[in-house]
Amino acid sequence: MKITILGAGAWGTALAITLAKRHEVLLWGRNAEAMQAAATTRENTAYLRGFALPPTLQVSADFDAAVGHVCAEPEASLLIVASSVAGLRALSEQLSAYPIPNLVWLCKGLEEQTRLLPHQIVREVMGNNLAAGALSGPSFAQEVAQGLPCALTIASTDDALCERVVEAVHGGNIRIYSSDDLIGVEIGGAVKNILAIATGAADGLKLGLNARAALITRGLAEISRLGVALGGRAETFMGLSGVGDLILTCTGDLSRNRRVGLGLAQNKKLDTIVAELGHVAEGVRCAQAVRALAQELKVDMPITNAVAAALFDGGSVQEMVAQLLSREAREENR
Ligand SMILES: NC(=O)c1ccc[n+]([C@@H]2O[C@H](COP(=O)([O-])OP(=O)(O)OC[C@H]3O[C@@H](n4cnc5c(N)ncnc54)[C@H](O)[C@@H]3O)[C@@H](O)[C@H]2O)c1
Ligand SMILES: O=P(O)(O)OC[C@H](O)CO
Repeated sequence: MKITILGAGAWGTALAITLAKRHEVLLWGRNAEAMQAAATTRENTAYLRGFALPPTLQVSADFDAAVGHVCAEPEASLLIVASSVAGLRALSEQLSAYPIPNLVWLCKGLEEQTRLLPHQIVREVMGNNLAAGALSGPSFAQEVAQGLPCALTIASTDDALCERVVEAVHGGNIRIYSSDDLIGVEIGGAVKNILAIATGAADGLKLGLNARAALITRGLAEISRLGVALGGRAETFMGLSGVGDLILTCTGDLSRNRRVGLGLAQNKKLDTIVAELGHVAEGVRCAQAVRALAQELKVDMPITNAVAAALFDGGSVQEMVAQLLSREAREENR
């Protein structure tokens, strides 16, 4: 199969390395100099240092050639957008000029200004008729690039697209499950990043494993409440893109979002933490949007609110913890 991956960040590069073992893969990045260097040195030093790009993997900054790679054979190709959420709209607009046969995106979050989920951005720009979906689930780029086992969910209402993604990605050490609950899968992927910031902060403050388990569990309740209010299905939040990705991101030190929380607990400034990361932390980008959405829908999301306050309202993580602990007692399942 011919596969083009648009976006040569950590995750796009890791997936390209993996899929190039089985398919004709082209990795596109917008920085021509960096792509030229990666093509020559066979390493993406800016985003995934230490992992060799397979000799068969094509690397390019030529957008037309990258999209042409998949448009020529629509029945045997897959286009994957691996940018951050912030880049999805611009890339969708660029793609609108081409006869795209099918499209999958990997980003997890909400657009900051519009509060839209990735599938809503794609539909707004490219219309409803495109075969499209989100590939999500617990997946640290470095582990996938190493070839370690991983299970993901392809979410789309288009069965043929799900089959195409299974054909392309399932196999070796990667398992792909399908779901038609796009909202549920995308909400799980977006909100877990905010909860990983909270858990990182709690761990940084050395509040203990009991506190960590409580945050993850009550965080899952927040994800489920918001997701159901938006039309997602409760069972989705018990799956890979819900509790699975929540556990990974809250507990794994490879998580950039968790590292934001750890940095806040050291009283570092948010700008400094983000600059040191060198990668996107989607939880920072969408915390305000999720807080606003929850307020609008009257969904109770105290952990999200506390994280947004610590990030943007001048609060400290110590205040975040105090605020959460001082809440009144309540029934667990309401
Ligand atoms: N890194 C992971 O382990 C991982 C795993 C699963 C999902 N994700 C999600 O995938 C997305 C990308 O993550 P990442 O780790 O690759 O991030 P990264 O910070 O390593 O790279 C982001 C990439 O997006 C590109 N980009 C941003 N705006 C763009 C635009 N307007 N046009 C073109 N490209 C643009 C950047 O150039 C860069 O290549 C995020 O939403 C993240 O939550 C990441
Ligand atoms: O490093 P993070 O926090 O962006 O998380 C990466 C992936 O989303 C984990 O599944």
